[in-house]
Amino acid sequence: MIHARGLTREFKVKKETVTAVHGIDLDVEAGRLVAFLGPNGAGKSTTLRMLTTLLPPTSGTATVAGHDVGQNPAGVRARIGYVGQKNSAGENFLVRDELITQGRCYGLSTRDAAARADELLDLLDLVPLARRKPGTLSGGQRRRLDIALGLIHRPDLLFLDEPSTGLDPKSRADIWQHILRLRETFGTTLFLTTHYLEEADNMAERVVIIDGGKIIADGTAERLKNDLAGDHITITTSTEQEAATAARIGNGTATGTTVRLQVPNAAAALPDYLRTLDGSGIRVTTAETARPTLDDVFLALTGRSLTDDDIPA
Ligand SMILES: Nc1ncnc2c1ncn2[C@@H]1O[C@H](COP(=O)(O)OP(=O)(O)OP(=O)(O)O)[C@@H](O)[C@H]1O
Repeated sequence: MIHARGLTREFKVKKETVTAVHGIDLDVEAGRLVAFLGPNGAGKSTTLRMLTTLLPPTSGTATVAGHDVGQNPAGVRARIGYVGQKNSAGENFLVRDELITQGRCYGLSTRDAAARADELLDLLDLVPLARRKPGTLSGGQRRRLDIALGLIHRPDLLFLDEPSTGLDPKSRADIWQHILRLRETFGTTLFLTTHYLEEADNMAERVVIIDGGKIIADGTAERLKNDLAGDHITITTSTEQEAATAARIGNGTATGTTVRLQVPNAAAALPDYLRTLDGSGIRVTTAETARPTLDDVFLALTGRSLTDDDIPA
C-alpha cells in the first residue's frame, strides 16, 4: 500500500538547508494499522505530507495506493484519505450535508454521496448529530466527523495526523474504538502519527519510530520492547550505601535508596538477584518488576526520552 525508497525532503531556511526527512525506506502492506512515532521535529508531518502528495520530495520515490506520488498525485489522492490536525469541516452546512458535499467533490453522484454519508454517520455514531452544524459539536464529535469526511470516497488508505491529541481520555478511547471499528468494517489501511506512546503500544500492529528524519526502529511494539529495551527491576534498600552496593552487584543505577536494573526477563532474574543481595547482607525493603515501554525503546536507541519535550505522556 505504501512503498517509499530514499524519500528525502530538504527545506532552505535562509542560507541553511534543513533535511527534515532523510532517505526513508518504508513498506506498508494493505490492511495494516501502523503508528508513526517520533519527538517534535523528527519529520513525521513532512513524511505524511509527502506520502499524501501535499509536498513534493526533494529526492527519492514513493508509491502510495498503487500510484507514484510524483507522477500521478491525482491518482494517489483519489485512493487515500487524510485527516489532519485541523478541523476539515466548514461551518455553513449541517453535518450530513458537509459529508454529502465532500462526496460530490470526489465525484460521487448525489445519491451515492448521501448513501455513503448515512453509512459513515452510522459507523461513527454521528446519526443523532446529523442535523447539527459542525461548530456546535464537541472536540471528540468533531474529530469523528473529520474521520468520516476522510472516508467519504472509500479510500484504501487513511492517514491520520494525531487523531486523539487534544481530547480528554474518554474521547480518546472512543476515537480509538471508532478507528478499530472502521478498520474491521472496511479493511482500510491506517497510517497514523501519535504522541501517545501507550496508544501506539496497545493499538498498532506495527510501530515505526523516526528521529532526526531517519527511521530508527520498525516492528511490533512487543518485538521492539523485547529486542531493544528489556524489562526493569526496581528495588529499595534501607540505606543509600546498600543501594550503591546493590547497584554494583546488579550492574544497575542507584538513586538514593532506589536501585534500577535492566534485564532481559525480570520475573526470572529477580529471585536470583534477591538471593545474591541477601547473601551480601543487603536488606531489600521493596522489589518490583516492570515491562518496558516504547519510551524505554526510544531511550535505549537515542539516550533521550520521547516525553522529554512538550509531549503528553
Ligand atoms: N516549511 C518548512 N520550512 C523549514 N523547515 C521546516 C518546514 N517544515 C518542517 N521543517 C523542519 O523540518 C523538521 C521536521 O519537521 P516536521 O514538522 O516534519 O516534524 P514532526 O515530527 O511532524 O514534528 P511535530 O511532532 O512537532 O509536529 C523540523 O526541524 C522542522 O523545523
